[in-house]
Amino acid sequence: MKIEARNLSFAYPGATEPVLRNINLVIEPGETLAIVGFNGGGKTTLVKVLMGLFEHEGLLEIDGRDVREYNPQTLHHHTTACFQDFQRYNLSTRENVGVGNWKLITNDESLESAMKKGGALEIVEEVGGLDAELTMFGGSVRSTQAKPPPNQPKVARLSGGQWQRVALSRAFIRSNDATLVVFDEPSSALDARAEHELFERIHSLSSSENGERCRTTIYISHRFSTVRKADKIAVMENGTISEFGNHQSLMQLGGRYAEFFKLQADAFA
Ligand SMILES: Nc1ncnc2c1ncn2[C@@H]1O[C@H](COP(=O)(O)OP(=O)(O)OP(=O)(O)O)[C@@H](O)[C@H]1O
Repeated sequence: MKIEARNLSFAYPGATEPVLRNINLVIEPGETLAIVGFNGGGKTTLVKVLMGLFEHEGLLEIDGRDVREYNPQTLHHHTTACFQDFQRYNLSTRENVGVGNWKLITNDESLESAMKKGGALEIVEEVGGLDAELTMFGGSVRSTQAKPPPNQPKVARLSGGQWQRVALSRAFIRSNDATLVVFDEPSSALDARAEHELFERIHSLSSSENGERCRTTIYISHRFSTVRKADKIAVMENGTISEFGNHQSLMQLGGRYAEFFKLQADAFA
C-alpha cells in the first residue's frame, strides 16, 4: 500500500487545538516506517489518521486515491493493527486470536501460525490448549485449575507480556490479507528475547517469500536499536514531523533523532 499525506492536520472532536499539524510524508508499498518521539507528540494519532480511522484536514491518498473514496470495509480488510490499548477478552485463546479473522477461528493451523508469529505459541501449551479460557481475574496461569471439572475448559490468567503476545497474534492472523500493518509500541511488555524476535518478524513482513516488497509496515517504538533498521523514520514533536529520513541521514543531520539515539546507546554502554 502506498500512503501519501500532504498538509495533513487533525483535531479531536471538541478540542480547540489540532493534535496533528502540517504532516507531509510518502510511504512506498513495502516500505517500513518507524515513528519515534516524545510522549504525547501525536504518534498514535498519526497512525490512526493514516489508517483512515479519523476524519482529517488536508490530503491523504492511499494507492493514489483519496482515502475518503474508499469503502471503509475495503480499507479495513487490507489493514491490520495492534495498538497500545489492545483488548483482553474473557474468552478462549482461540477466540482472543480468531476475533481478528473470524473465517480462521476454527482453523487450528492458522491460529497456531499466527500465535507463533506473535510469540504466543508456548502460551497455548501452558494454558492447556486453544480452547482454554483466559481471564483478567483470579490467579496466575500456573495456579489455575490443574484439573478442571469434567467437560469444563481450563481458565487461565495471563501476565501483561502474555496478553500482549496474544494481541499481537490477533494482528498477525490478519497479516496475510493485509497490505498495511501497524504496530503501536508492540514490545512494551515483552522481554528482551521476545522483543528481538518480534521485530525480526515485523521487518520480514514487508517482503514476500520470493523477496518482493509486498506489505507496508508502520510501527511506533522507543527502541532505537530496532528503529534504525526501518526504511524511513519520522520524528514526531508537538503534532508535527520534525525530522524524516533513514537512520544514516538522520544521524548525519545531528538533530533530535541523533540525540535520542546517542542517549540510548550511551545508556547501554
Ligand atoms: N481520544 C482522544 N481525545 C482527545 N485527545 C486525545 C485523544 N487521544 C489522544 N489525545 C491527545 O492527543 C495528543 C497526542 O496523543 P497521542 O496518543 O497521539 O501521542 P503519542 O505520541 O502516541 O503518545 P505516547 O508516546 O505517550 O503514546 C495528547 O495530547 C493526547 O492527550
